[in-house]
Amino acid sequence: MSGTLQSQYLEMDLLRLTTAGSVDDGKSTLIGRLLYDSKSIFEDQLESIQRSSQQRGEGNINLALLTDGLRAEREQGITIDVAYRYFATPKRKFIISDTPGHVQYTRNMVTGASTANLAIVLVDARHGVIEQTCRHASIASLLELPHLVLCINKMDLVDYQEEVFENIKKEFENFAAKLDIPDIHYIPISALRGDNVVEKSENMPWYQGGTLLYTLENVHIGSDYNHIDSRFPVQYVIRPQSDQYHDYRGYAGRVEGGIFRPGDEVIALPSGFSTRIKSIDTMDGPVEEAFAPMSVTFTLEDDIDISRGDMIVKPANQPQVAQDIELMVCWLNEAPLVPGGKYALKHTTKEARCVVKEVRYKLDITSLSRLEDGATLALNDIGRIKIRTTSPLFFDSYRKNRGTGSLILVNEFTNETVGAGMII
Ligand SMILES: Nc1nc2c(ncn2[C@@H]2O[C@H](COP(=O)(O)OP(=O)(O)OP(=O)(O)O)[C@@H](O)[C@H]2O)c(=O)[nH]1
Repeated sequence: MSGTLQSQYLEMDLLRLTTAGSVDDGKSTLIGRLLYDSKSIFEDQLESIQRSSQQRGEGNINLALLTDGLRAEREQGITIDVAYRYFATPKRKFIISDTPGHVQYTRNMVTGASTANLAIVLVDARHGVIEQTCRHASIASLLELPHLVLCINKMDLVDYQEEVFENIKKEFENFAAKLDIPDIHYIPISALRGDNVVEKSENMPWYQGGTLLYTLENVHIGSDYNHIDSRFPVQYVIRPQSDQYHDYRGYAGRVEGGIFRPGDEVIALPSGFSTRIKSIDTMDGPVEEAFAPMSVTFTLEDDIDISRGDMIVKPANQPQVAQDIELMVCWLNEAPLVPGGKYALKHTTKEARCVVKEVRYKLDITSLSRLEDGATLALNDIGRIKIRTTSPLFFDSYRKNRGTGSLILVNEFTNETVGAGMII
């Protein structure tokens, strides 16, 4: 395998995960434990945690300090409260998005989960499934996260009893039957003591499943991407100024679905002109195929007019094209969404403007049932709306493709992201 292909395959084996739980369920401790036991903490961080734990007179090192320290760093100047942490084991790379429990509104969870493959939802073994658990699972389902791991934490506080675990598992299974999450795992853990996080617990011999790290390393993510519907939103047109490359014209972007190969017949939207792919280039040289989520540059046989925001697709499999669009939107702003409201819109690499024609209904996020009082959407509300855009979008349903099926609404004056939408 060439160096490039190898690095792209590695790129695919990247698991993006998000953590959710209510205050004090132990998220920070769990992430700290995961990093510590999998030896993903850097020496200098470890020393500084040891020092502060000693200063606080704590016998063990306090793993929550690791996450909390990193949180404090990023709390300067970032409006949406989500931190991204990176770690790797020999098997896989991971990016964790983490949001603090006390301010864990839907907004944060949606932001953290929108690009994730997997959600870890934590419950406290003493409290079992609570409303927050249902809320988090519903959001994971709505965002079509393919994998969910329910970690039943603080098992040490319930004497590691199998019965406690089984009851919580059953309760969650009953609730999750209404949701749309294809792959759910249940793991009894103690984040504080390290049971079943990285090391298998000796305190729970009755549990035959994998540890959390084992599960994260082994969930099958290859089919989380759409490999059927070929979509390539153009991000940049590359035309080098130097004489050596004066003929070169490339279209750079990220593959959002399907597979492209040199020689493939393609058409450019919105123009509809067709041509063939001449080459697929990367930083490390040309490749023989490109699939989601690779970032590549296409060169084409013919010189057709393509600019940023256009989309390269296959003639036999085209996205929908429309200006009237229905979506589920999670509202992220203090100022409510109202019918008639005008917003800027970002969809793949395309920018447009839109007006909200109608708020059809609001969702009860705990049960995903419809609420009728849906004239406006307030901060953290999720509802179904209709918009009309100033120019046509090329899109798929979110269900089919999380990349070409999602968009964000932006306040044109403040540039704040005010809504995250999933096209129906
Ligand atoms: N006994 C026991 N205590 C735990 C366990 N996991 C976490 N704790 C304790 O629970 C408390 C809350 O843990 P945190 O990790 O700070 O909780 P959190 O969910 O991250 O809270 P936020 O940081 O506010 O989001 C701390 O006192 C932890 O030591 C566990 O497995 N067993």
